[in-house]
Amino acid sequence: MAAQESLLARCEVPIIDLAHIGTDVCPMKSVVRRIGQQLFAALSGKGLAMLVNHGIAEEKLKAVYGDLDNFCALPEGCQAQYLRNPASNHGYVRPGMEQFDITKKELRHSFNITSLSAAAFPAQEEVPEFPQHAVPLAQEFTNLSRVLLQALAYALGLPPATLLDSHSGMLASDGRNASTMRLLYYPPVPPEDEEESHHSGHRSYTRCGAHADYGTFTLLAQDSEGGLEVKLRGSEEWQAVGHLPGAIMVQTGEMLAAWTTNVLPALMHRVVVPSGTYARARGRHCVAFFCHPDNDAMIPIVPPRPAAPDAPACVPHAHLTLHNRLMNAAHHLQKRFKETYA
Ligand SMILES: O=C(O)CCC(=O)C(=O)O
Ligand SMILES: [Fe+2]
Repeated sequence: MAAQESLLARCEVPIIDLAHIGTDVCPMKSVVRRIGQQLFAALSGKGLAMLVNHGIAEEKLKAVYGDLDNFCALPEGCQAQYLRNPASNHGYVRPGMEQFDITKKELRHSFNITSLSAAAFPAQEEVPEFPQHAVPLAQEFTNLSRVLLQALAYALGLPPATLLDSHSGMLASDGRNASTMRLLYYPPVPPEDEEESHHSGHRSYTRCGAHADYGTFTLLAQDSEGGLEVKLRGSEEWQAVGHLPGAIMVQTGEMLAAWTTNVLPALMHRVVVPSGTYARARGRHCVAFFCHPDNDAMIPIVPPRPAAPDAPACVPHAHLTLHNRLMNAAHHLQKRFKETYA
């Protein structure tokens, strides 16, 4: 792929600088406001942004990429002890266990982390230091999400703590919030796929089929291998995102789209196998942090258009879990899991 073929190369991805904010739980108000405005503009216009100076060190990502490699190298019988538990969504997802595109084989290993208790991780002798690397990283992603939730609340005209309060259980390991840190490894693509595509024009493998994420937003840290494509708002065209070293991407999820009546639409995305024999022979790693509301959250629905100057910024809290199946966070998620997990 020529460099100018990606959205980043064409300067079409908003870049938001989080310097001066770190991942503090109580960041500076003026910085939060500025970030809120930038985030709103990016997510309403494109559905994504790149966060830079976010404070999450590259070495910490590399450490968990290595842990997942070590896990994937374990014998199948050993991996089987840690398979995903459908009730908690925690655990290892083998290639083929979760499919977004049923017409292709999705070559993807995931390790979903929804509990930070040491017992939820592979034993020390199987993958040394897995929880020592993953737990602090998950806490950093949680803190970064909290900053963004405060910024978004500001941009949506909600009282500052509204979204923080409705996401209070992120990775609290008590089952009341579905937020998940997912480690992903896409192995090299078998050479026969290339041959098949020469003969029939059809590829039987992909890395991740098209979908939008289910929660509030997703934070995505990727290595430099590429392959992530998105459909920008109002366009049916798949476009490569490209790579910005060190940046973490933020993208809108379906819950946020529902609460904002699509003012912040969910971003459709997929991961394709790269063209070129060398690129296809390499694996790809990334970490996705899915920020979800608490299962029993009361989320205000933000109206589609800016309200009149004297009108309240949002309608009063709606109790989504009891009265609105469409926007019930827990039901919505279970429905999606049923559609994608074998
Ligand atoms: O690997 C990626 O870049 C995206 C993964 C993804 O979209 C997902 O797991 O929901
Ligand atoms: Fe996704």
